[in-house]
Amino acid sequence: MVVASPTPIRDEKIVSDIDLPIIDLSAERSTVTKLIVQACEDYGFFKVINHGVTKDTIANMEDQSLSFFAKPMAEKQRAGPANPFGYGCKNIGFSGDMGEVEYLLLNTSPLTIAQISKTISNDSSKIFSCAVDAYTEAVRELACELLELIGEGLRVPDTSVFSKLIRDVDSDAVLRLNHYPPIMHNKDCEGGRDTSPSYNHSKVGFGEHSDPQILTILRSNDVGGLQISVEDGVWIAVTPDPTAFCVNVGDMFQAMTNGRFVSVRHRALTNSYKSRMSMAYFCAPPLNAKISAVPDLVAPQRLSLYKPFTWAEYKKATYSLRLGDSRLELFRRGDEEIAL
Ligand SMILES: C=C1C[C@]23C[C@@]1(O)CC[C@H]2[C@@]12CC[C@H](O)[C@@](C)(C(=O)O1)[C@H]2[C@@H]3C(=O)O
Ligand SMILES: O=C(O)CCC(=O)C(=O)O
Ligand SMILES: [Fe+2]
Repeated sequence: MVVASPTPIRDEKIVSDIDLPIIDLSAERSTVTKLIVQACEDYGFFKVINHGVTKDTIANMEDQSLSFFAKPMAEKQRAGPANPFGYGCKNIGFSGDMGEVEYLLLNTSPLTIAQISKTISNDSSKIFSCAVDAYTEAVRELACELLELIGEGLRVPDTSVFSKLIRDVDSDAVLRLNHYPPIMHNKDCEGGRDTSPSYNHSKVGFGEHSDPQILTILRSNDVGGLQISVEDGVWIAVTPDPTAFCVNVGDMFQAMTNGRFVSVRHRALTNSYKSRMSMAYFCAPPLNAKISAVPDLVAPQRLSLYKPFTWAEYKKATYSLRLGDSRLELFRRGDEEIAL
């Protein structure tokens, strides 16, 4: 196994706060469709308010997540190791990536949830599985709504071309619960002993990456840490808002929109004093789904930017690479190939 060599990141360019586009789903539909498409093109990230996921559904999921991470390590490890599903602490994926994070990665089929819930809690496994089922169902509905709005905004003939992939019973959606414990950056360690990745008073919880799936629906508590990369070496902090969902374009969406939408690289840093908790729902197609650009988004006399592939092929490539590697590049066509 390759072990990640921690790179100090103290010399990066300014990190400032950004107000991501805020999409109000209660606004007039044609306005919403335009604003979402614009946000996916300009930032690859946006926030959603008036999203229809009830406070109770979110609070129940968050309570269950909090109680799980508050358990003694030996109990949490009963749900591990993450292979890729299950409980993981500091190790991310199979290629030696590390971060100051503990997490629970869940395949969202109710049967799998029921099974893993038993390893999470003997006495209240049903409460845990009900909270996860209710949350994933509500967030999937929100994702479908967003994907349909995007289909309309892009004016593609079949506006359900994206949403039908995640409505499919065999959709490969994943739920990730992340907990970043508070970590004080110890100045005394600057002589070289403390080599773990850090930025000012923070450490890297979840290193730089793009999300492989179609769309990610992320919700966090009120502790910041999420940063997005607008250009190489420039990071912008996203202000946390527990009442909103932060949505981002994944690699699949970049491929299906022929590069019109961007799957932006992002990372999460720890806070020195407070725990960050985030819950990410990754909307993915079924394993055998063929991913290719929607024909209307490819210019006449050109081939699509990426070669067609199945989600299973892409996932396999993802797991064979490091967290920060650019996976979509493996499927990119050469410039000479694109012009017919
Ligand atoms: C190092 C890795 C962890 C990851 C799979 C990978 O090989 C590269 C992508 C990583 C990522 C990032 C977004 C999601 O959190 C995730 C579940 C995913 O689908 O791709 C993780 C993977 C993981 O933690 O298993
Ligand atoms: O915790 C966060 O805010 C980001 C997590 C993330 O990017 C991921 O789980 O893929
Ligand atoms: Fe991510």
